[in-house]
Amino acid sequence: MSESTMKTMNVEYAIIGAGTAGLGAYSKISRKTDSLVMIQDGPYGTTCARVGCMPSKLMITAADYAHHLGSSEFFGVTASGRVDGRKVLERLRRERDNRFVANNIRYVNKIPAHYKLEGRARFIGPGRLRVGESVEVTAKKFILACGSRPAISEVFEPVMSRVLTSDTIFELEDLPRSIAVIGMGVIALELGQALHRLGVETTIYGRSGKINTLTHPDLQQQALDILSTDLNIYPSGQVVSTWEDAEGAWIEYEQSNGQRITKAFDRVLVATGRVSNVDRLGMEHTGVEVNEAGAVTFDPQTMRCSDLPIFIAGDVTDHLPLWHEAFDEGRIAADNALNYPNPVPAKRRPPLMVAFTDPQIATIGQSFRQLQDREIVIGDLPFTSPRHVVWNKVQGRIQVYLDARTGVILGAELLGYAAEHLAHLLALAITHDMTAEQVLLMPVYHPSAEELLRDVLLDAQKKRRSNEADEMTLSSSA
Ligand SMILES: Cc1cc2nc3c(=O)[nH]c(=O)nc-3n(C[C@H](O)[C@H](O)[C@H](O)COP(=O)(O)OP(=O)(O)OC[C@H]3O[C@@H](n4cnc5c(N)ncnc54)[C@H](O)[C@@H]3O)c2cc1C
Ligand SMILES: NC(=O)c1ccc[n+]([C@@H]2O[C@H](COP(=O)([O-])OP(=O)(O)OC[C@H]3O[C@@H](n4cnc5c(N)ncnc54)[C@H](O)[C@@H]3O)[C@@H](O)[C@H]2O)c1
Repeated sequence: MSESTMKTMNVEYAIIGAGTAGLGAYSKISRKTDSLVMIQDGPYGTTCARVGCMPSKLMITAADYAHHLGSSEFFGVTASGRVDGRKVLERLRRERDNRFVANNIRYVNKIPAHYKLEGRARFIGPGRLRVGESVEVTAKKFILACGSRPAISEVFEPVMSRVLTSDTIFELEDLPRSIAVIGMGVIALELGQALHRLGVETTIYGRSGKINTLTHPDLQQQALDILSTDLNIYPSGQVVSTWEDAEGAWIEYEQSNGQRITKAFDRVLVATGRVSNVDRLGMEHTGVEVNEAGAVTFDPQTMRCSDLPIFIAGDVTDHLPLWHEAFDEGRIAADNALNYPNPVPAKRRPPLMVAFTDPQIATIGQSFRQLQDREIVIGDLPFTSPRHVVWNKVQGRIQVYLDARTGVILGAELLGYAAEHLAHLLALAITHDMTAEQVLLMPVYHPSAEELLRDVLLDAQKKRRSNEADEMTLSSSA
C-alpha cells in the first residue's frame, strides 16, 4: 500500500483490544474525551464470553447433571441418564451466544462507529500504530489490552487436524469418543473432568506431577488423589511424539519414571497455558522494557510500562489472567492514561481464584508458598460439616493462614465442594484485614457449609493460643 492510500487517524488515546480489559478502559476514557479509538482484531464478544469462562462453565454444568444422575443411587433415587453430545453442545452455544456474547455485542454496538477500528494493530514507531495494512494511527497514549492465545508446542504438529484448544472445543458438532488432555492446569482439569463426566473417554497428561493451582503440598497431593479416583491422569512426564493414522491421533508420553505410554485418541485438547499477544505488537518500536521471558515490565498499581505513556491491562500482562483482574486493570490503566504523567496508584484487591472442578479448588490472599518465611498458624480441617455430610460431599480440605502474632487472616487454600462461597467470605475478610476473632463474631447458621469456615477459624485460634501459651511457659522458665 502506498503512503498516499494509507488512511491516517490522529487521536489522544488508542486502546488495543476490545475484550474485558479494553472495554473496561473504553468505558472510563470515553466519559472524558472524544479523542480515542479502540482497535479490535477478530470477533467482538470477549474471550470470557466466547471461548473462556462462560462456555466452559456451561459445559461443566451439563457434566454435573450427568454426574449427579450417575451417582443418585446413593440417595435411594434410581435415575437413568443418557448424554446427547450434540444437544449438550447446541445448548452450550445457544446460551453462550444468546446471553453472554449477545450482551457484550449489544454494548459494543452502542459504541459510536468512529471510536472503533477493526484489524490487527502493531507498533511501527514510537506513538505510531499500523492497523491491518491500510490504516495508520498516531496516538499520545496507548492501552495494550490484547489478551493471550493458547500455547501449542511443536510436538503436536503431526496431529494438528485433531488438536483442539479452548478456542475451538466449544464449536464441535458432537462430543468425541475419546480425548487426550494435555496439561494439568485449570483449563485441563475443568474441561477434562467435564468431558469425562459427559462420557468421553478422557486421559489427562500432566508435566510437573503437581496440581499447581494449590501450593500446600498436602493439598496438591490430595487434589491429585481425589481427581484421579474417577479420571485417568498421568501427572508427571512429557509428550515425546505424536502421529496420526486411521485409528486417530497417537500420543507417545514418557512418564518421569522413564516408562512410555502410547495411545490413540479421536481428539487432543492442548491446555498447556497461554501466550501473551504482546509478542505480535512490535514492542521493539516503543522503548518499553521487556524481561528475560519476553513479558513487558509494568507497575501493577498504575499498569504503566516503563516511564512511557503506554499502559497494559488484562491477560496480555501474563499476570493474574482472570476476568475480574482484567476488568480492574483496564480501569486502572484508563485512570492512569487519563491522568498521565501523574500516577494514580490503585489499591489492588487480594488475589482470588476458583477452579470449577469437583471438588472445587480455591485460593485467596497470600498462598502457603508465599507465606513460607512468615510466622503463621494454619487452621486445617477436612472439608466436612454436617451440611457436607448431607450432600455426600466430604472430600477435600480447607486451610486458613493466620499471622501468628496478630491473628489477621492472610490467605487460604481450599479443596472442596462449592468452595467458591467460602472463598468469597474469606476474600471479604482479607480485603478488610480482619482477624479470625472478628470473623467469628458473625452468626453462622446450622446446618450450613459456613460452619466449616467457623470451625477452621476456631482451629486456627486454638493453635494460636497454644503457641502463645508455649511461648509464655518458655519465657517464664527461662
Ligand atoms: C477456557 C477458559 C476459561 C476461563 N474461565 C475463567 C473463569 O471461570 N473465571 C475467570 O475469572 N477467568 C476465566 N478465564 C480467564 C478470562 O477469560 C480472561 O482473564 C479474560 O477474558 C481476559 O480478558 P482480556 O480483556 O485481557 O482479553 P480478551 O478478552 O482476550 O481481549 C483481547 C482482545 O484483543 C484482541 N487482539 C489481540 N491482538 C490484537 C491486536 N494486535 N490488535 C487488536 N486487537 C487484538 C483479541 O482478539 C481479543 O479480542 C478463562 C479463560 C479461558 C481460556
Ligand atoms: N476457573 C477459572 O478461573 C479459570 C478457568 C480456566 C482458565 N482460567 C485462566 O486461564 C489461564 C490459562 O489456563 P491454562 O490451564 O491453559 O494454563 P495454566 O497455566 O493454568 O496451566 C497450564 C498447565 O500446563 C502444563 N504444561 C505446560 N506445558 C506442558 C506440556 N508440554 N505438557 C504437559 N503439560 C504442560 C503446566 O505445567 C500447567 O500445569 C489460567 O492461568 C487461568 O488464569 C481460569
